[in-house]
Amino acid sequence: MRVAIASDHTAMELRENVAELVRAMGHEVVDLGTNDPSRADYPVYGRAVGEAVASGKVDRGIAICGTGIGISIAANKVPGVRCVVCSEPYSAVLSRQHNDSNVLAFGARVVGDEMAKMITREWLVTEFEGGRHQRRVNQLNALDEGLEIADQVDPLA
Ligand SMILES: O=C(CO)[C@H](O)[C@H](O)[C@H](O)COP(=O)(O)O
Repeated sequence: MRVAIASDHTAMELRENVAELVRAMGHEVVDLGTNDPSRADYPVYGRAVGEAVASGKVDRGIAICGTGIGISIAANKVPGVRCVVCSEPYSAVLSRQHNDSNVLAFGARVVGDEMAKMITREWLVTEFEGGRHQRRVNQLNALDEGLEIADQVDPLA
């Protein structure tokens, strides 16, 4: 896969360590910065990762800021992006299986190097389960397009 990665100034070292892991797993990394250790604005980098994914230029994205929160909010403003902030691998795995998450975010001031790499590893190898989850992802996509969504729960599903 092609994986875009970006961070603000809080996460430059962690970003490189995560990028190294992603490469070691056999993926191509597209580094979108920042390369400036002075203050950077996370919305710029969250949007860059989101647009790279939504345009299809890359398959997945990883976005890191101090908490993971601001950069994930920015990424999620790009239609088609399903960005999740994870501080442990369980949520990362479920976000792939159930939500087909396409951007992973975490906080460099929240998780350590090894936890960040474990989260990333599990997120990259876990497949979307489809089935009933596809209907819900379709609803998320409809929300992106400003469409109405109704409760379509089938008790027999
Ligand atoms: O966590 C963040 C946004 O949710 C950012 O990465 C920053 O860490 C946070 O906004 C603090 O910024 P600062 O300029 O490093 O004080």
